[in-house]
Amino acid sequence: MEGDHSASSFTSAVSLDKLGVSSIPQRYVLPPSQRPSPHVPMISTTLPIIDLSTLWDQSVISRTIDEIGIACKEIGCFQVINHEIDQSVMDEALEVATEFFNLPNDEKMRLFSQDVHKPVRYGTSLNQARDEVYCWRDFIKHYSYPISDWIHMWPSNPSNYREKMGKYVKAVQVLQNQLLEIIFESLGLNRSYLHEEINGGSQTLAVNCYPACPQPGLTLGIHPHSDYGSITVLLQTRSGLEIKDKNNNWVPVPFVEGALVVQLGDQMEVMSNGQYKSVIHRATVNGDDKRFSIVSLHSFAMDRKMGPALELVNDQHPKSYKEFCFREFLDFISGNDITKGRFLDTLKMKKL
Ligand SMILES: O=C(O)CCC(=O)C(=O)O
Ligand SMILES: [Fe+2]
Repeated sequence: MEGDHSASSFTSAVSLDKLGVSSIPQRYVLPPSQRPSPHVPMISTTLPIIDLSTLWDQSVISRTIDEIGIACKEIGCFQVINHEIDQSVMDEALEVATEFFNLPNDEKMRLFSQDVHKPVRYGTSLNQARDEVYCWRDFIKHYSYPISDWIHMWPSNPSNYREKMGKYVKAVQVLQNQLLEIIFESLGLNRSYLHEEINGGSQTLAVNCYPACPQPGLTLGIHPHSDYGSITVLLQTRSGLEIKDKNNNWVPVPFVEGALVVQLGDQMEVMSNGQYKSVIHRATVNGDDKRFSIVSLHSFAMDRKMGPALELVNDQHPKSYKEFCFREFLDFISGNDITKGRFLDTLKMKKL
């Protein structure tokens, strides 16, 4: 049944790809206005590639921090290279991700859930507006920090999933701390700003598999959204990610071997009192091969209310967002009310 999302009737995008369907089921077909652009868009925005090894060189460090600040202000997204996560750690995480999605359906379905509060869940996704349009994507999502609290719940098949994915998760945790320090510094805040909220924060890993799609022009792998947290670190195997720039154009994020994509989330926009923007993004799919992404979503403490940094609120920059905590976000997205729009929009304070 088309609109039935119960486990027994669930057909994942990966299963449809394995079946070799030549057209996609109606529930994946988007209205024309929401489909990906049929032609390569004019690139009006260039996404910076930041070499993090420059942070060790005192003579260039301030230039790098400025570059990151500009990217956060203008786009809310940049790529990083020389980030000190070994290529082998990234490759092995992608290998176990691939093996997981290759498992028989029944095996994966043991982790199936549509409950966003579940710490580990496998599934497909409906669009952000919670209507009946699916995305051409399968995913496994799991809480990942503190790792010792959650790792025993992660997939046990393939047998080295926990070990390999665990290595990546720990490495990306270190990188996220480093990136947050630089981002705070670029805002003129202390490097150790929000230290406690970061230590008491959360990390969720979304491991996404976008199978080859027979009609990539009609659907998307993930619908437009911004991430809710502080920052997101994304590892991809080929291009497909697109971000919305200031002029409302969709800009493809090029695949750069060894690079990681950093995206700002809603918590960062709120914390910076709107100086930095959370980036709206989506994933397109393609006709020739699978694409994987491993997306590490970081957020400040779950139950602590977060608002704009006092240091960034003044007469010229009045407070423009309400405080919120991560739990409110979860409640928001598990509700079905599509009239509320994006979570961040509900936090914006109207100018008097
Ligand atoms: O796979 C991608 O490129 C985007 C995934 C994403 O936005 C997410 O998981 O939040
Ligand atoms: Fe995202």
